[in-house]
Amino acid sequence: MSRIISPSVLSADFLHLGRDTEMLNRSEAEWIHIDVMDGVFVPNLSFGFPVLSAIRKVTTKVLDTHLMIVEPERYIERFAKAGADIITIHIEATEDLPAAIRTIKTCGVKAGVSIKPKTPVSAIVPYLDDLDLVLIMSVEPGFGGQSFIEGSTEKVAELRREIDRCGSDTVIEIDGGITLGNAGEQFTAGCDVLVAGNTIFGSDDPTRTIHDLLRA
Ligand SMILES: O=C(CO)[C@@H](O)[C@H](O)COP(=O)(O)O
Ligand SMILES: [Fe+2]
Repeated sequence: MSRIISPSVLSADFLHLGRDTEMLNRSEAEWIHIDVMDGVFVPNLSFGFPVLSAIRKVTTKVLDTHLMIVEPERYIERFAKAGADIITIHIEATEDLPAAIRTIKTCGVKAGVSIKPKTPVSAIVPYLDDLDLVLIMSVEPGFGGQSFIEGSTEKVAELRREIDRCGSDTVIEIDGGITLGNAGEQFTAGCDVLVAGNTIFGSDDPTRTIHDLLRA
């Protein structure tokens, strides 16, 4: 198990994205979380390939790309070409999950699958052997700055037990409403990667907040 922080640039200052990325480059964050929304899978729009490739040009951090879009298989290759290191799609957004996972891997990118708060951990278990990462959503996807949904930590613990039982090295990531107050219990439950947007970019000292989240 590892401890990684993946700051979500959805909460960054888009007018100063270069400055915010430089701050992340100097921080202890190993990953950068890129939230892509299509206005169909979620009731919001964010950004796509141009923003991802612009960030790629100025960072060597792992670009952790979270696709909240329907029919993600249509765009996987373009996100890989734009510089994603990990592509995570939603189990609820595709009709052929095994084919989508194969497409991600064929592009030479690590494959992740996310489950929404109401989707049980059992839905993802049959695919664990093929997955580099499972992302547990701890808010309804679509917006930053929401409150953590109680019960999400138990989903992390359940997934940790399943991963240990089948001996896979799939990484567990949690996303949504992560604060300095609940970060520690995610690591204790077996989570490897914490996504945080508002907690980092809304703080007076984002670099310090990343440091503190890692040690929560
Ligand atoms: O995927 C999403 C939202 O759909 C997240 O990645 C958010 O961007 C996390 O933001 P905070 O809840 O940490 O502010
Ligand atoms: Fe996300």
